[in-house]
Amino acid sequence: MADDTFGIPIIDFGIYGLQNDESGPLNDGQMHDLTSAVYRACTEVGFLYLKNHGIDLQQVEKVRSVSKAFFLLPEETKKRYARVDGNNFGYIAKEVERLNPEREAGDLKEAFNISPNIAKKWPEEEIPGFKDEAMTLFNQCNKLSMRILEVMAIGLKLDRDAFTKYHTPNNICGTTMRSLYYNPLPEDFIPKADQVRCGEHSDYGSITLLFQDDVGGLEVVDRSGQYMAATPIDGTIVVNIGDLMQRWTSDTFISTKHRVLIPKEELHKKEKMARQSIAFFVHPDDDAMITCIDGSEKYEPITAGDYLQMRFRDSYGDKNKQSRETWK
Ligand SMILES: O=C(O)CCC(=O)C(=O)O
Ligand SMILES: [Fe+2]
Repeated sequence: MADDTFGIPIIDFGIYGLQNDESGPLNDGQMHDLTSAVYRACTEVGFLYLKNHGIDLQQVEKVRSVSKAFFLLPEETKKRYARVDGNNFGYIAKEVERLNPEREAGDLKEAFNISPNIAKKWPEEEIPGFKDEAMTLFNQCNKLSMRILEVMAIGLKLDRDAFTKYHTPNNICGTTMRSLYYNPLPEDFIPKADQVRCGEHSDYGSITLLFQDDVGGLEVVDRSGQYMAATPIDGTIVVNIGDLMQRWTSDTFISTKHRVLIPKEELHKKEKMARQSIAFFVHPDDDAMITCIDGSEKYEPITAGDYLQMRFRDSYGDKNKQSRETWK
């Protein structure tokens, strides 16, 4: 079922992919190979590649394309859509965030966060269709995420809806789709001393789906603490465990640090490439009480909303509080 590539398994989601909309959920026996492969990846690596997931890859391309059109707008136009503290929707300029606050230099990336159930201003005037294209993909990602959460629950020998019942449709939650743009570096560009595209971090929520393009750079830490390349694999989605899921499962599933470097070969190329990714951060409902699912009481119960706020406050308590803006 799962080929091991670069330590991160490739898992075939075919039997439960969105292309199987009509067939309905399979029984646990039919799902056995899939659930055990996902369980192994979540307990040993915290990352996996998913193939045959059924997300419309043309839709992913459409979202990349409208996003790129937005990122190519003048800076002063983009800033009209800037994300402000306390509202995670909107544009984040280059070098504003430092996902690893230990690094001095800001991340060389721009982003647009889409969190549909909070107040928002879409750039429809400049980029007609932005909202529809983004929301079409958002809804597909949400649906696939629920299936992945079911497979994870079955792998843990829990009720199939053990996680999904805390991710109810249209409820207030931190779920966010984030379009990322790492601009092509100017010729002879020399990054600041410790500058990267996206600093070392783990994600905050339940799970993340990540659509990479074919420009590499994503690295994931392995058990020995070495970063290894999570090379883009055509047609796959990278799925990883977030910190809240690690806590929820009493550290049975692991959330793993990752980063995006500027690939060395990129710096030597005359024609430098932009990297574009789309991340879909899944969070439980804000009012969902997250209690260790094995009954171990390893961590105190906390609502998903409070957990997110706590992570937000923590990030404001560090030495780089002014530049640390992420709230996933
Ligand atoms: O751009 C990427 O491929 C990774 C981005 C990421 O890890 C994040 O935004 O949390
Ligand atoms: Fe991440």
